[in-house]
Formats: sequence, C-alpha cells, structure tokens
Amino acid sequence: MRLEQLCVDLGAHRAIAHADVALRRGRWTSIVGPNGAGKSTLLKAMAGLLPVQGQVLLLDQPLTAMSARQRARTVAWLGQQEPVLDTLTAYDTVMLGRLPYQSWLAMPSATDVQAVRAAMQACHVWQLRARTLTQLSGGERQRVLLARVLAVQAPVVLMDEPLAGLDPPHQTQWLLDMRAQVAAGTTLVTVLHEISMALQADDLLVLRHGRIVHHGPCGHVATRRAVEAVFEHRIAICQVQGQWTSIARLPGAEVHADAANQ
Ligand SMILES: Nc1ncnc2c1ncn2[C@@H]1O[C@H](COP(=O)(O)OP(=O)(O)OP(=O)(O)O)[C@@H](O)[C@H]1O
Repeated sequence: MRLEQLCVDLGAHRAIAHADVALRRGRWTSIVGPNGAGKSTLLKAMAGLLPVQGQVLLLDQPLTAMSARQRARTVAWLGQQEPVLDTLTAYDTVMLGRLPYQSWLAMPSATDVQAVRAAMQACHVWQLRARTLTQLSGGERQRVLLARVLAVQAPVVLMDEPLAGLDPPHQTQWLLDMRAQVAAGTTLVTVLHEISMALQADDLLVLRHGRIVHHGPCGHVATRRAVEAVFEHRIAICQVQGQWTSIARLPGAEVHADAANQ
C-alpha cells in the first residue's frame, strides 16, 4: 500500500498532512501516536472511507479506481465503535463479511459457510452463533466483529482498536491469529493504544499532529526511540523475556528502564 502526498481535512481541521509512505505486502504495521494525532483518520483514509487529497494505491492501483466489490474483497475493515445491527445473530453478522462474494439475494455458498465457521471458531464465538448481538458481552461482541473481518479473507486487513474489550487470553489469541495471517501473506495495519501490543508488529508508523514522524521496524532502536519521544518520554520501552514492552516511566524506575534498553 502506498500513500502519496495524502492530506485529509475534517471540517476546517487538517487531520493528516502530506503523508507519503509505502507499506510492504505481507507485513504488520501498527500506527501509534498520542490522542488526536490522526491515527483513526489515517486508517479510514487507507480504507477509502474518507475524501482525501493525494492518493492511496493498492498494488499500484489507485483505491478509487477499484469497483466497490473489488475493494470490499481486497480490504477488510474493523472500525472503532462500529455501527452494527444489534438484532442480527452473531452468525449473520459474520456472514456480512462474505457479502462481496455473493450475488444479489443469492444463498451463501458452501465456501461462504465454511469461511464463516472457520472465522467464528478462530475467534471462539462459534458457540455464540445463534445469539443476537444484544445478548453478548462487550468482549464477545468485539470477537464477533473480528470474526467478520477474518471471514472476508482479504489480502489487506485494517483494524482500529481491535483489542477493545478483549480479556488477556483473547488478546494473546488475537496476536497469534494475526501473526498466522501475516505469515500467510496478509498485509495488516492496526491502530493500537496498547503500546506493548503495537510493538509486536513488524513495523511502526509514528504519528504526531497529523504527520508521520517515523516509519521503521520495531526491532530498530530508532523506532523505539521515536515512540518514546512521541509520548514525551512518559513511557520507556524495554525488553522482557525477549519481547519489547512499554512501561510507565516513573522517577524511581528510570535507571532500570534505560539499563534494559541498552
Ligand atoms: N469531524 C471532525 N471535525 C473536526 N476535527 C475532527 C473531526 N473528527 C476528528 N477531528 C480531529 O481530528 C484529529 C484526529 O482525530 P483521530 O480520531 O484521527 O485521532 P486519533 O489519533 O485516532 O485519536 P485517539 O487516540 O484519541 O483515538 C483530532 O484532533 C480530532 O479532534
């Protein structure tokens, strides 16, 4: 995915200013930055959900040149506080992810049914399939929406705050599922407030005041420094059991955090 001189105005506010970046296929990129930096706006622009200046290109093709069906098959989207029809069952909600493959008023194919079942099982919501969304907890509902995204089987997956409401075991499961998706060739872009989770990505895109201030692999020290800087050094990134993680930078803990960062 390539963004070329991408600008997004929300009313009189320039939310994204001249974003110029290329995201490589088959990698997971996490967008991080402070509140109001423009993360959700950038992700929506990548999904073609906002009017923009400049271009979003997918596989060298402008997103705007794709048909609605082609775009819906290529890019799967999970937004924050998604409006969904609460009276639908979990199963029918996940089946909505298969709409780009179905013709008007046709019954779902065997492939659609199989894709929905596999996605619901992966997200541990198959046993909830007959319940309406009103009969689910916040975390269960979020897992149904995650299953809807997986059911699309799209090569590009964009997720805004996918971990909202998920308990720690399901967060870990999400991480494993996404790693498997990326290993199978999916290009994943997420907005995550949990910096420790964001650091599990291949690459980070660091945003501040609507501008990309850094783009690089999580494994590079410059990337980790950029994240600490964008959060005004109120966090420290250090390694625990081989994984990069973020901790609050408290006065007494500063020496230990820095030592672990060497
Ligand atoms: N409709 C709007 N009109 C004007 N400004 C808006 C509008 N919607 C959002 N904004 C502003 O655009 C900026 C970017 O918003 P965005 O939701 O993309 O930020 P974010 O980085 O995702 O924030 P958060 O971490 O709080 O979710 C913010 O300063 C926000 O106040």
